[in-house]
Amino acid sequence: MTIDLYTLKTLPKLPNPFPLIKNPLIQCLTNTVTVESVANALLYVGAAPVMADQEAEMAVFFDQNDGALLNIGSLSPEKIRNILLAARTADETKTPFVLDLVGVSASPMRNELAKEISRSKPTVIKGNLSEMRTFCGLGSSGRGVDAGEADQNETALVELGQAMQAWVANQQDTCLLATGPVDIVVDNSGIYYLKNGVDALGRFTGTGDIVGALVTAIIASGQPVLESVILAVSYFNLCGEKADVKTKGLADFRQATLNNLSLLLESDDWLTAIKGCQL
Ligand SMILES: Nc1ncnc2c1ncn2[C@@H]1O[C@H](COP(=O)(O)OP(=O)(O)OP(=O)(O)O)[C@@H](O)[C@H]1O
Ligand SMILES: Cc1ncsc1CCO
Ligand SMILES: [Mg+2]
Repeated sequence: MTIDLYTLKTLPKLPNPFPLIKNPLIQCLTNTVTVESVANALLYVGAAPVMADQEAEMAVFFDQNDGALLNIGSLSPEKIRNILLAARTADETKTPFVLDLVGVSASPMRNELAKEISRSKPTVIKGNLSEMRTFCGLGSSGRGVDAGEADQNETALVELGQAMQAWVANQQDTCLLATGPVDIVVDNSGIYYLKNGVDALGRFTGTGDIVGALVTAIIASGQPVLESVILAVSYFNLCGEKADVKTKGLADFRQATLNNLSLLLESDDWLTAIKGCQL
């Protein structure tokens, strides 16, 4: 089977999630590398970030937030306890939350942690193609927090889509997202492949972290989950496509991509540029 946009079913028509309803408050327990990028990306699209991960404040922030992002990119024993507490609190309070599987291909401890968090029924679990392979029990060529080349070819993409579907069959209320040159989204309605973006998005840090934050924000604003995931990934990738046209160095490309987060949403035009298909 080939992942061909022209022979597979087109995506359902998607509504514009912007401007986000109610300036959703997103509580982030995230890594120390990209924390500022994640906070600003949320502000640029009209959400309100709060970086709060202490046990003593968990209840008070879950009383206020509209959604939570749990990113396991940088860990300590205390951070692990706090992330697990946040996951249980999200489950108990029925707060939508997104788990980002940063580094699970590199560290079995992270994969075990991700499995434990997944018992609290995340709304969305995301990672790059290699991280999602590890999480779904497939072999992976990921190194550190990066995806490996061998996990990006068409055979691997088809295999991963099927493994994600098998995982979702056991946990039907969770939607899975694997990111890379082609993104795979799976929920209990099927498998979706998304094809926006440019290579340079894999070459500055935090792009996956930002996508996790954008998914959380759109869900927290009240949009359906599958739709939110497709819209968040596609929106971010289109911001990268627009930036790529004008810039050369990666630092300028990063700046322009982030700048576009607050610009592209001003009209509906970006919705017609979404490329993807449904199996
Ligand atoms: N080669 C590529 N072509 C098109 N889009 C890409 C490419 N690489 C990454 N992207 C896009 O960039 C975003 C981040 O994906 P990626 O898989 O690089 O995340 P990640 O490895 O978790 O990143 P990070 O660890 O820096 O947070 C996604 O929206 C993805 O679609
Ligand atoms: C580079 C890096 N290391 C841990 S988290 C992180 C940011 C990408 O998720
Ligand atoms: Mg990542």
